[in-house]
Amino acid sequence: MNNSTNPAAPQSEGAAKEPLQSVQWAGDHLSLLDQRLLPEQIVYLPLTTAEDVWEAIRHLKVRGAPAIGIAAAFGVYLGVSGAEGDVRHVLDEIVRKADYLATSRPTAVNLFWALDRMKARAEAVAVRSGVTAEELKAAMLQEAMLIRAEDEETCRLIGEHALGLLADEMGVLTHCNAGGLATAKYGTALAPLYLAKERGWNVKVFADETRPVLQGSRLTAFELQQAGIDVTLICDNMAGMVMAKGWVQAVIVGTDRVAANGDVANKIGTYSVAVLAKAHGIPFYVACPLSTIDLGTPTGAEIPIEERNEQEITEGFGKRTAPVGVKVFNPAFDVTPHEYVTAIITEKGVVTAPYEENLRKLFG
Ligand SMILES: CSC[C@H]1O[C@H](OP(=O)(O)O)[C@H](O)[C@@H]1O
Repeated sequence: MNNSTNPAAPQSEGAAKEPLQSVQWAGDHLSLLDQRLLPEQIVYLPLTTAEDVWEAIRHLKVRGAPAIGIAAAFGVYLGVSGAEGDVRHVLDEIVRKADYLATSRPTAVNLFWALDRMKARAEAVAVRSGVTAEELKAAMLQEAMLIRAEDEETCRLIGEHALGLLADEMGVLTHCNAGGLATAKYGTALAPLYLAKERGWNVKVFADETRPVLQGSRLTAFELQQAGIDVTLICDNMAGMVMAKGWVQAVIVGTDRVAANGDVANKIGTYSVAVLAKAHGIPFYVACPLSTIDLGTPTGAEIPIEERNEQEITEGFGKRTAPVGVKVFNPAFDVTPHEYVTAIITEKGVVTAPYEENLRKLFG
């Protein structure tokens, strides 16, 4: 096979560009990169209300568990920044807006983790003697900015721990997008790939396009190409072949929720990749912050799986791609049983089975 068709051959070096930021506070509004338009258009939307944020999360203008949590946190502040009344009224409004934002999508636990953290901070501030309504609002903005800043550092730490599992010249397959666009920066699954690039390693990435919303082709391939990282785009149904060819030595993906027993909810198609990896003796790694680990959910069976509208499947490429009226099943996520997970990589280190016991240790 000549190099022109062998993805394992080095890709021409591109000059790395500054990574795009998915969610940024812009002084008086939230500046949100509209990920639906990537890779063709880079458009930042100014969000000024909680309703703007709810709509952006629901329609995947912002997506990716940590990025959803960060956007929702700012959405709580936006929802009360103009509120009138005393501390009690503002506190009630904070709870109301957080509970409203919690209805935007059901699977990524970071959404609920971030909203619960905002409510807890609000309650802690509200009981301070003499605190004013404006000080309570200011505390909300401060907490949202803290959540964002912490996520950036968390992702970098995940990258450091994950790098220990990879090696120069390794082939790595990933599914969906768990990169900088899904977080404050760096990403979770893609974080070690950025650090590997900084170290001068040549890790060859195979990115599943990830139907039906194509986060892999539109976002992961875009992000990695912008960073000058060797990436080959494949259709989801090609993952088995590239593994059989020996081009993949590790799989690394993100996640939207890890249950207490280590079962992992992630983008639809992840379970299939995990089964293929096991069949080929390839390690299957899941990268996530502690905020994605949900000890309150015992197993993957209890994780709510979002089902999205049929148009994501029946329409695409600018035309209808299925007969009118055909039945459609469009789950946005699936659950990979913990038996298929080689390790879960967090900011506190790499966790292996028995997950029930070892995940709890992360939380002290
Ligand atoms: C770092 S979390 C990324 C995670 O979120 C994605 O789902 P969606 O694009 O629908 O928000 C996908 O499951 C990724 O693995």
